[in-house]
Amino acid sequence: MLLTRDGIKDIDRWRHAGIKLPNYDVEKIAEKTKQNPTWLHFGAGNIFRGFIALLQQDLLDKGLTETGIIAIESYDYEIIEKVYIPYDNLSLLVIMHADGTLETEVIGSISDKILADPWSQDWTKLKNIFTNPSLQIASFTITEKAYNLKDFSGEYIKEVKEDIQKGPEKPRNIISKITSLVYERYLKGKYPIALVSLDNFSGNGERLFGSVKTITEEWIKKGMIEEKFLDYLTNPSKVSFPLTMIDKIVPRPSEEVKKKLEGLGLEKMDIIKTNKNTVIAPFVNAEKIHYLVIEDKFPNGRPPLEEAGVIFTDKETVEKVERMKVTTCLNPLHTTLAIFGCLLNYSTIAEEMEDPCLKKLVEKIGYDEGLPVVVHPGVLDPKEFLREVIEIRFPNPYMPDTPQRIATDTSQKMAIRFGETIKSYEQREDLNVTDLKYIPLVIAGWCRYLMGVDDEGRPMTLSPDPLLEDLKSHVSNIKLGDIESVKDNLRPVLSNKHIFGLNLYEVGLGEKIENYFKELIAGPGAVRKTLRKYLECE
Ligand SMILES: NC(=O)c1ccc[n+]([C@@H]2O[C@H](COP(=O)([O-])OP(=O)(O)OC[C@H]3O[C@@H](n4cnc5c(N)ncnc54)[C@H](O)[C@@H]3O)[C@@H](O)[C@H]2O)c1
Ligand SMILES: O=P(O)(O)OC[C@@H](O)[C@@H](O)[C@H](O)[C@H](O)CO
Repeated sequence: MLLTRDGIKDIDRWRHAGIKLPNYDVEKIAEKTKQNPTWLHFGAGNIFRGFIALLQQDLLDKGLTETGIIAIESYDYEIIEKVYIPYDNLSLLVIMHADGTLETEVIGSISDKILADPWSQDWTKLKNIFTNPSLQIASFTITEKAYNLKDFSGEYIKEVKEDIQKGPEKPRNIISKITSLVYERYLKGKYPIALVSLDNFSGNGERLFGSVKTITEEWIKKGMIEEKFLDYLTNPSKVSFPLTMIDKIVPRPSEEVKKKLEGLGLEKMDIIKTNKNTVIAPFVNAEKIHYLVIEDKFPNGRPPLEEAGVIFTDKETVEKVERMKVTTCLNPLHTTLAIFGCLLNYSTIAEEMEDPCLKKLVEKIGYDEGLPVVVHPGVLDPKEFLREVIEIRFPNPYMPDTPQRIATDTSQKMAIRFGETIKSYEQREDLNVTDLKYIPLVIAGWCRYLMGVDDEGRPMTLSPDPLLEDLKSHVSNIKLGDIESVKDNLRPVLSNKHIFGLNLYEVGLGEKIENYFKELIAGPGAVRKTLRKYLECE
């Protein structure tokens, strides 16, 4: 069986293999989308295919909408070449249940794909869609680092600097591209639109707004665009930047799942790793459980996504629910498992949850240190959410999620995943920041991870991170088994406000982290020994 528009016409074969097909005519929907585009999504990666496209598929299946989503790739063009074009934009969603059963479904709601590349013919096509009054949403899953315009020294990064100099015609950076496209929409008719960040960090919509506004102001200063564009951009009835909380664990595609699909008779299910490190396949493996909470600010309307389970609410509620998930009840635990999983040579998150020390560590971080500073968001219960994460979602033995995936870009996540809780302890009069034990242990674990040597003293490959080389340089003089070599080497890292959102020495945690670190580097096996000591586990 081939995953193509022609291939899925052989309905009986797909049904016989137990694979659900779209309940609508994929080609007709693609045609209607061309006539009347409503939704563009930037970042054509795994979460988009495994979650966002599924929501629109649900509406299409129920006859509640008439158009699909157009996938836009602005960074890793190989994704389009290798997993969109050969499969006519179809993807195969594989839901991994905890009892080992797979639920498979062909996703047909991605109606087209476009490269956001000013040097390709697609750019004109993209501009035409962006200036179409029917367009309601441009959404984004482009990873957290894509929103950064400046480096840690406060300087614009090279490509942004060049975009600022050259103006909106041929931008290279994603934020300059978005700004340029929104400017085209303004010029064409000041039509309204919602720009929806679905990336995983606090205040995502506000950060997107801030970055687009910065590029706008720079171009206005240089007289490259009309000043009045700023009025349009900052008028929420014209351009909105809703806050969102997105939650579904979508691991990288796994070889085991690929084999199972081949066993069902599917052909050409190869997994690829692009030159830009995206690991992607014609299929997406994911968990069943998911949550999406969005601030209901859509000036040009939106599909009835509440019918697909999306919770629409006010800004304050999204802020609370997002803080609950990203700063306390899920992502900090994920990063904890990522760091110690790499050090202890685990290959899946589920296996780690069977390790009594690691399970206890995430319970301590979640229930004991995180929950006390969580504000109940109303729409979801934090304690129940945390229980579901620790007892059901992470231990699912069929989820092929790896510590290495989650360890990617950790430097970009520390401030949100741990810094926010530390700040809350600082601000609360009834809590003492120096009482924190386990969050500092994880930060020390991250420094130990950066040494690139596992707990047995063997070299280990570190996951990509934009600050990796700089971070490694700080620990390069530290030797496993030589506590004296620690000296002041960690100070530039632990005092870096850009990494943690605060200077860890100023809040009284720097020395504690250094002391944990010394225990973690005492020699081979010291990571395990330290966990046993502080968690009283076997
Ligand atoms: N996978 C998950 O479990 C999950 C869950 C919730 C939210 N998210 C959010 O979605 C993001 C993407 O996750 P994914 O699973 O799709 O990852 P992925 O590796 O499959 O895809 C990443 C996408 O981001 C794009 N990208 C990366 N760097 C970019 C840059 N500098 N400029 C523009 N685009 C860039 C890539 O081209 C690709 O389209 C995450 O970083 C997170 O914020 C992921
Ligand atoms: O996607 P990232 O790189 O921001 O973080 C890795 C994981 O923690 C994350 O993808 C989770 O799987 C997700 O946040 C679950 O909703």
